[in-house]
Amino acid sequence: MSDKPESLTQADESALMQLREEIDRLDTEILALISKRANCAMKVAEVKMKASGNAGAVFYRPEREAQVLTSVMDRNPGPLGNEDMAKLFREIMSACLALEKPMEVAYLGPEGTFTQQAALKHFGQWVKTKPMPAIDEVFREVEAGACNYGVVPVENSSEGIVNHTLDTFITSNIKICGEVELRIHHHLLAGPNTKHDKISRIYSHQQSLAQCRKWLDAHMPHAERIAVSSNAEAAKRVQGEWNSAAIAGELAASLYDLEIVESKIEDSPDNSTRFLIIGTEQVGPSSEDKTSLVVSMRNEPGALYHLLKPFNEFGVDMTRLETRPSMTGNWTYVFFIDFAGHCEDESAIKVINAIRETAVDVKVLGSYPKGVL
Ligand SMILES: C=C(O[C@@H]1C=C(C(=O)O)C=C[C@H]1O)C(=O)O
Repeated sequence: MSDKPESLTQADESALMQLREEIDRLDTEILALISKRANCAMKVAEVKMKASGNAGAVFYRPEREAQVLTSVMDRNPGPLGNEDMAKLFREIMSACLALEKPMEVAYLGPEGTFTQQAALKHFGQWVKTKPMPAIDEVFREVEAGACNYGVVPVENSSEGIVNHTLDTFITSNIKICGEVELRIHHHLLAGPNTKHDKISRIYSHQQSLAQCRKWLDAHMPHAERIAVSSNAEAAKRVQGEWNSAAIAGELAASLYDLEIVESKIEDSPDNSTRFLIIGTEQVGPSSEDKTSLVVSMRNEPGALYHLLKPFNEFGVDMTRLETRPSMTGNWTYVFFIDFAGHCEDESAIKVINAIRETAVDVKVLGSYPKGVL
């Protein structure tokens, strides 16, 4: 059978050539427009530096980036899908921001974790990402100014809240300046020495083993399940081992050169994890925002009523309420609250002031754009 592409007629050849000439003309225009846009971004950086007296200018503006991406999706004429078009603009903005100031972003490592994937999804490929061994180390890296921003996991759709992240906010002054959600696909990965029918050990993070429990029970009931600190750690470990496999994501497979033996083995079809972007600056309003608070209340009758009443009274939509034991003493609790809107909104100010009247302490963790991508 000929391995040449099917031979085209003279007319087809001519049509193909004309279309490619049109694409070349369009690429020339796109090249010029992206370059003009990049020059514009550099002038924006000059304005930011002048406005801040050249010291501590804030170049990354999540509220503005959310507006750009939302506008792109609203105006997208097709045929590319809205999310695909937004991802293209995500990378253009990432390159423009890097011209203003190269960003370094800390994340829960090691390399290849879903948190790294989330960081690259949110900031684009132009940021430098730095793996940290633990969630509180990500906070410390940002507090110390060693990195501009951080990315930490906060909630998984099947496993619930990541308590370590919430607990770290209680004692930290770091702000939340964004959020990003990642569809979590777990794959069974193996190194070159592993015979797929001889796999006797499977490594992964405890949460990932739990999220694939039914698949493992059905397909590999006799393989030993070994929990390690992260999925990427699992992938790194099986590189050199034989007859073992890891459950991890696509990024880990490519980083550690592992074969995807079985893909998408998670039990829940819409398994996803929400990550928070942390930084030192409060974010301005974007018109599609949410605000996160941590409130400590006296352990007395009616405490929860006084906490919830202002939201109803001032018409603010509370979207999340989590309770955590406080670090200060037994049987006292703190409440993590998310609500729709920005903390500078008039109604939000009224709610926060009303809560302050009965709470022991109220800390605004941050207002930030709702995740767009
Ligand atoms: C250009 C700006 O700087 C950055 C780059 C942006 C972009 O490329 O559109 C948007 C927001 C900022 O993160 C700006 O603040 O407008």
